[in-house]
Amino acid sequence: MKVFSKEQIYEGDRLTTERQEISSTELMERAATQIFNWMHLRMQGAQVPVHIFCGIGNNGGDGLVLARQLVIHGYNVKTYIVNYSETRSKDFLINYERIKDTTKDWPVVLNSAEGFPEIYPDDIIVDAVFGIGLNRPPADWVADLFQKFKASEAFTLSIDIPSGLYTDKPVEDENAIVYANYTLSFQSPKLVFFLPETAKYTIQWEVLDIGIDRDYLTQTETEVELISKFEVLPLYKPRQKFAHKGDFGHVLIIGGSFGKIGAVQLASRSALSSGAGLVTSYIPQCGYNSIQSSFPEAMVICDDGDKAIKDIHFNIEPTAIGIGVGMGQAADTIAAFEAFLKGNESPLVLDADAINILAKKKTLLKRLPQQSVITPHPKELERLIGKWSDDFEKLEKVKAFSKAHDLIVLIKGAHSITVYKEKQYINTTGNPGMATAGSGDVLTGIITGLIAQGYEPLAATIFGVYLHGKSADIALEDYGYQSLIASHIIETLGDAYMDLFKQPEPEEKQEEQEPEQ
Ligand SMILES: NC(=O)C1=CN([C@@H]2O[C@H](COP(=O)(O)OP(=O)(O)OC[C@H]3O[C@@H](n4cnc5c(N)ncnc54)[C@H](O)[C@@H]3O)[C@@H](O)[C@H]2O)[C@@H](O)CC1
Ligand SMILES: Nc1ncnc2c1ncn2[C@@H]1O[C@H](COP(=O)(O)OP(=O)(O)O)[C@@H](O)[C@H]1O
Ligand SMILES: [K+]
Repeated sequence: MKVFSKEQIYEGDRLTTERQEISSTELMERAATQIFNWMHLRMQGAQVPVHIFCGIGNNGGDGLVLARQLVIHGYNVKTYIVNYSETRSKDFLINYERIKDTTKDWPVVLNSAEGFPEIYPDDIIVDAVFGIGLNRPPADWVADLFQKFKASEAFTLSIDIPSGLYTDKPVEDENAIVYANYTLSFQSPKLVFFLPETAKYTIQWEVLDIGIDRDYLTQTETEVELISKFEVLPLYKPRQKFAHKGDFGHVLIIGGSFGKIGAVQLASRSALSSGAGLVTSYIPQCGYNSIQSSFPEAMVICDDGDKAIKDIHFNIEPTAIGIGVGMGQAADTIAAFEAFLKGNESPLVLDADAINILAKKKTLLKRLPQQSVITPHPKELERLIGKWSDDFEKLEKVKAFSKAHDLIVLIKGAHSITVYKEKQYINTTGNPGMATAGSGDVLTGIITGLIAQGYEPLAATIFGVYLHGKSADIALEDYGYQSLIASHIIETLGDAYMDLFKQPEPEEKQEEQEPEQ
């Protein structure tokens, strides 16, 4: 799914009104009616008090349309105007008049947090104060109002975006943002729903289709894409009947040191389980027995070093190499890594200590093959590109780094983001059970395994991250967050593949019904 920027959303709005020959007021009516339908379907006329807080721009206009429709349908609605500016939008004003014509219970105008009404935990708050038009911090009294929303513990539904969040800038004041239980976002999710510093402001979100011009939506390129099953299915390479193991490449996993041989075992097993034809583990001698006995499918090559790698040499021709897991940073290992890069021509996936060594010796970056994949967690990324002040700066720095070195950079985390030059691909699978030792090693193996099977490095990264998260989501059903361990993610990889071709469960009957008018 494309994630449109604020400018692209405004442009889509404008083009839609032009091409469909409708007014912006009609588009607002259409958009807010979708919100009304969503609520009506779930509330079925329930008389829960609904408090709708409207700003004075178009987000507020949406709130007023919603309020009018709820009033017409007999809901228990209280409407407030958060009067933060004199500059009211045209469609706000039109809908302000319309609601006055609909009910005698006119909106209460709030000019300070003083007039804040009593709201109980079982009530509902609709937040239509600011939308994507926020361009400076809200006034203090508006921030106070947002704090009162939170303190009320009422279910809070934000329209388009939690008020106080910018679409393209970091948070300035944590207290000046609405905490939404749910956000109904028009046409496109907003990037900030997925970034570590801002994802917390909406627990759940959903996109509502408001009929923006189809050609515009399909033809407009976005910098950011959300990756779910729909996006990875076209990447999948089916197997031919007469295929043999030579068709699926030979993975070499290089890493391990005394006490950290398991990392290589995990990466090697996951490479094979992802579909690679052959896997060789390259380790220091101390790991030979353990890896041979715990993972008989692997071939093993031992380094001359006993407890750490000191001279990487092998007489096989790997299709793809994953390097760095559990490798350590002993002086000999660093020298061996450097010498290896000089002679290497195979596609590379670099993780863990390979990244740490690159961070220490940046001149080695130029020795990486084009479109090598690096998979840092936040600390490793910081060592590589330096500190960032916020999520937006982090993305900018990673884009510049990817461009400068022609690398695919995976920013690991709750929503891992694959960055290649300007483009960013946000993953939607995975869960907090993955915050466990070795889960990153499994990912290194999966991506390397996919490259070995002929996937382009970028496709392998996007698909690999998706499969890794999906596999953990499936394993979660048996183990729960606490007991999920990295090996489980390998065991369910097959289910993650098969899930690609599962038909979605039919929606519940109630969901299919049109709302009663
Ligand atoms: N994207 C779409 O397709 C549609 C969007 N609509 C709504 O329109 C919204 C955007 O509306 P607007 O552009 O009017 O913007 P907002 O309603 O988000 O903000 C209102 C105005 O307040 C001013 N402002 C910004 N920050 C302020 C601050 N801190 N203190 C005081 N004033 C401030 C700005 O001039 C801004 O235009 C969307 O979020 C969405 O809810 C819908 O009405 C119709 C369709
Ligand atoms: N809260 C979370 N939600 C989803 N995925 C997560 C979460 N925490 C960690 N992960 C994923 O788990 C993996 C952890 O990798 P890493 O930190 O390198 O672990 P290790 O070094 O132990 O192997 C990454 O793919 C990351 O995206
Ligand atoms: K809002």
